[in-house]
Amino acid sequence: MIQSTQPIKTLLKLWESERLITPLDRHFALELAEFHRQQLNHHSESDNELFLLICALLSHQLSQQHTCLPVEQILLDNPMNEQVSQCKITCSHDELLNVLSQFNAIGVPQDDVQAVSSAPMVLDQGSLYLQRYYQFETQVADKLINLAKGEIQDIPASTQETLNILFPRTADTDSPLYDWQKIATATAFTQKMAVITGGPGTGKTTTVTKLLYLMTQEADLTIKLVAPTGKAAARLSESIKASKLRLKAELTPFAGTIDVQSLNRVPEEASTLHRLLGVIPNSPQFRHHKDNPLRLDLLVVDEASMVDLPMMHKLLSALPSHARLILLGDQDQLASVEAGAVLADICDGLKTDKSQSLKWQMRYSAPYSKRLSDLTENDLSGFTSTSPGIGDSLCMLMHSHRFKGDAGIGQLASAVNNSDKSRIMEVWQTGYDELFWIEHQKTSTGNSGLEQLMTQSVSHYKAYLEMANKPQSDPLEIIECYNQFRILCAMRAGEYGVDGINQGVKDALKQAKLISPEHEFYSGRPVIVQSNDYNLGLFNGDIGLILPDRVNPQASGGAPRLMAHFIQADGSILKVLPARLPSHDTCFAMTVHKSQGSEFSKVAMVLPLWPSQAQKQLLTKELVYTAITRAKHHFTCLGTQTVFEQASLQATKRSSGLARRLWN
Ligand SMILES: Nc1ncnc2c1ncn2[C@@H]1O[C@H](COP(=O)(O)OP(=O)(O)OP(=O)(O)O)[C@@H](O)[C@H]1O
Repeated sequence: MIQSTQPIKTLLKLWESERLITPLDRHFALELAEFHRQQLNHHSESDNELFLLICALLSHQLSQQHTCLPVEQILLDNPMNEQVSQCKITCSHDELLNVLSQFNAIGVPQDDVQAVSSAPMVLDQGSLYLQRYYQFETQVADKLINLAKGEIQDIPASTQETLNILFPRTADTDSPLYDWQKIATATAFTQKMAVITGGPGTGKTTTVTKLLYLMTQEADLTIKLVAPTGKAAARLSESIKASKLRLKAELTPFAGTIDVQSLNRVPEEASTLHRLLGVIPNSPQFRHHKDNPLRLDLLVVDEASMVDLPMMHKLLSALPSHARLILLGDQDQLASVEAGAVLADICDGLKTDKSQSLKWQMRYSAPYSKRLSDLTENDLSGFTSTSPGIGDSLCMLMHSHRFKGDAGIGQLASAVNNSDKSRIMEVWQTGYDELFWIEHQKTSTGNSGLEQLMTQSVSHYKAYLEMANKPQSDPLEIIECYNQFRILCAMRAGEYGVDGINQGVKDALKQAKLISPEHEFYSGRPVIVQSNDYNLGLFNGDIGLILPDRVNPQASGGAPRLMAHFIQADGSILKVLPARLPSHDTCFAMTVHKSQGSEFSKVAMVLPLWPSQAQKQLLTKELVYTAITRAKHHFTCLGTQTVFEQASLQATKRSSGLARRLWN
């Protein structure tokens, strides 16, 4: 069953030293194996060795943000993917599945419920789960499937007319044949759950604002708007406010026919998921859960691609049974930092095969497609499916109103998203004003590409630093000016990671006499918070600026008093003494991951020159796509053609059974 050069316990140490697994993986495996040994003393030594190896593989898989370990993906000849294999599983995948299902520490759903729920691991449909993740996945799937069954039949007779007013046919409508924003609104109005996805600027916020208007006309609902981070929540608030203003102007001519005033009831304030669920200090639990559900009728979650499986589980558990749910997000963006890829799994059933020109296609049940067609006056009969899964609750917006026509950023984002190598090259070679390429160029003194990026960064950051140095400047305006430009790195460590680039920019700005970084905190230093501090109201990913305090300009001793300034969700400034900041970093450059939910006028992305094997795994098309789509007007890339292409051709793969549970 298993052959190895040394006992697996010894190999685990070797693999840890070679960084093939983490210390946590090793300890986890040893602990579980111990449990297994105590439970079962009739297994052979070979079984024990196999069990230990499988536990280490599962833990390693979870630390790579997968939800489970598909057994057929285990490399039998070289399970740990070593340069020279030290161990081998000497049976077929089918035999291995059979052996694993016999272990008492691994429950199989065919067993009695008690046995499955008391086992530390579960083997389901060919994949091995840790009990906790199995529970998360199956419960999230059950909740979503139940919500998706909640079609709302009883709607006002005036809905069709109101939809026609909200979505008049214009030259700018999504496509000549279908108004997907109108269809998405009708979907969310007639379903208990709706998932509205689309790339940047496809009108998700515009659509949800119109939907909320439609809903608030009909009933007095408690509506909550949330996003995974403080920054994303602030942006959602801003977008809804702007969208309401646009809608008000559009609806005013119809004031005699519809109630424009009810637009005032559409909420604008958004909070973080954590705040909504109610954090309990020093506890992983929240105040709201299935036994103390949230008090709301409708929940809108923006940037849903950032919500990981455990968080989605907590959120759905706390949703009261009558409540409606709307998830908004971009299914093509980077998956959540923690385990799972919930939004991508929800959308998975809409994927078309590669031969079709569109990557996605709606999949409705025949009766619902008919209902939606009648309500929206769009013929959706071509999108019916005999196995619609949760398709009746989904809607994808495909036309970007931000990146119109042949704008370079939109073209590049779409070529990367489609992993279209020749199109990517074509877009770069077209010479769009909004796209700028800097090639890594090693010289005897350094890297001329990197130097060029530093020069560019100094010129972009100059404006906000000059404002920061003027006593009468408004902190809000300084922060907005700083937010015009951001450097995004693929990774944290190394010369081309956040650490190296931050240091480089700091040195360049010092040389240009724009900052005086003699002390840890200096005027103009941007900081990004790395952990949540609920007392201060600061959250992981919040970004602020160290600036002189305009209200109390002098500290004791006459030195200028510096404070960290953050823009809050309601647009006001939160001031915090630098010494009281939770763990934080400098933020001239940040990771692409942390930039999710934000956008900047100009973005410069840094790719490593010679990525290591481990770094190559992080360089995916989702990462590049996310970085490009953070830029509104200008995108620069420092990299090499090879690395850019390799990254754009590599899609993120997260093992999970959620898509199968939702769609089969
Ligand atoms: N149907 C439409 N016709 C014309 N312009 C539109 C339409 N829908 C949206 N827009 C415009 O496109 C821009 C982006 O819209 P919106 O903010 O709703 O998109 P989004 O998908 O929420 O974007 P993001 O991904 O950045 O959050 C806005 O300026 C909006 O006015």
